[in-house]
Amino acid sequence: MRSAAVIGTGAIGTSIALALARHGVTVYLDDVNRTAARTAEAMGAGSLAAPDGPVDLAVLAVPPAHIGTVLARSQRAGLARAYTDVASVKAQPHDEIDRAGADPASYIGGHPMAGTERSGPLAGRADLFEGRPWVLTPSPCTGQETLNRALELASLCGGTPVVMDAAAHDRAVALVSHAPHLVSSLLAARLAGAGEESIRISGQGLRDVTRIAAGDPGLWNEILDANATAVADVLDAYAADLGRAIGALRALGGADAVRRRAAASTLDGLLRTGNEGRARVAHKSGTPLTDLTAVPVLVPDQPGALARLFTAVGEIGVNIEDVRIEHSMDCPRGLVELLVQQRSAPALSRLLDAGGWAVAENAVAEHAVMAAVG
Ligand SMILES: NC(=O)C1=CN([C@@H]2O[C@H](COP(=O)(O)OP(=O)(O)OC[C@H]3O[C@@H](n4cnc5c(N)ncnc54)[C@H](O)[C@@H]3O)[C@@H](O)[C@H]2O)C=CC1
Ligand SMILES: O=C(O)C(=O)Cc1ccc(O)cc1
Repeated sequence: MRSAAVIGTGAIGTSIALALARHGVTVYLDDVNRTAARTAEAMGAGSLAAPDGPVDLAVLAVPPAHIGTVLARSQRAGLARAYTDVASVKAQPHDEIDRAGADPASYIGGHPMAGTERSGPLAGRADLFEGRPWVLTPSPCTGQETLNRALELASLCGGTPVVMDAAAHDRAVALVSHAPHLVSSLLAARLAGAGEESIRISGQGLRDVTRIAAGDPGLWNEILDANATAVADVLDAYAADLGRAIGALRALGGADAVRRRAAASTLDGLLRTGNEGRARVAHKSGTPLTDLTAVPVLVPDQPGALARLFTAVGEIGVNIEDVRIEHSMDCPRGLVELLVQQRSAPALSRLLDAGGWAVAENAVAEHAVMAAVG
């Protein structure tokens, strides 16, 4: 791919443009909001000039309800040889494209499964899609050249293409993205009017489950509107589980020993099924959580401490698959959990310990046992 246009230079459009520009693709930027477009340009994502002929691919990174009209307009102007979008829902844009009279052969639906709770170009990052699934939803009319361009886009951005039917995509994202987003918002909404004495003692777990509740309500209203029935189906299943959990908790709060035993077993079942579901969520694409081990290290709250830890791990030759940091502002130390491949953990905790790092209690001994039993 030599040239691309990115329409909509928000968080996702700017991330795509930055990734393409890094691979030497000439990127043309456009946005109804000139400040957003200028900011993306200043970040090195591309140029605001108009291309002097059709580009190889145009990426429509605008809100879902705008895809049909922006596509029809861009095709009329002869902007590109192929078009894709990034919207979080896929059936509605496919329908709107039909209604807007756009050419379906040069369009393929797309949805990179990575994002952030932040909007706007400044949330853009060239590596946002690295190792993440990138769903493509060709219609029966999509041409081979269009599919090839979208596959190339996903690969240039470091994503892993997954081809799906648009309706199947929408059911899947209702389960793994849209219903979880709404539940995160509901959890966070309980905190809006809570007393300061409760909020003060909240910890990392609550921050984890409410992070995505910070997302842009304007965008999420559109997403939920476009995928309402599939999201409601998932919420029905949550509601059934919630009903069972509430019934069990009421029984546990009562005095009837038989009902209490049944309730404890119901609750245990819900918690264990939760463990099972959590274990199925790949932590980093292709790496099931069960293949990773956390090496907990206590890090002083000092300038450069994290950089020194990461450098030390790099020098040991271990790849950090992910990292979690637990730290409260008034504490002189933070707990950094380095998620690494299980086979690397014993050597890593031993060598960090030897290097003077406070590898949290038990980790060195535990990993030594793991190494001994293979
Ligand atoms: N936020 C996220 O984490 C993810 C979002 N998406 C999808 O990416 C798309 C963009 O989302 P974000 O980048 O987060 O939003 P954003 O709000 O950061 O950026 C959207 C940009 O589109 C521009 N825009 C709106 N209508 C336009 C039009 N008619 N022509 C040109 N520009 C227009 C806006 O001015 C804004 O700069 C949405 O379709 C969303 O569903 C996909 C994956 C993740
Ligand atoms: O913030 C996160 O972790 C996300 O998963 C964001 C996200 C939001 C919308 C999408 O369509 C895809 C991904």
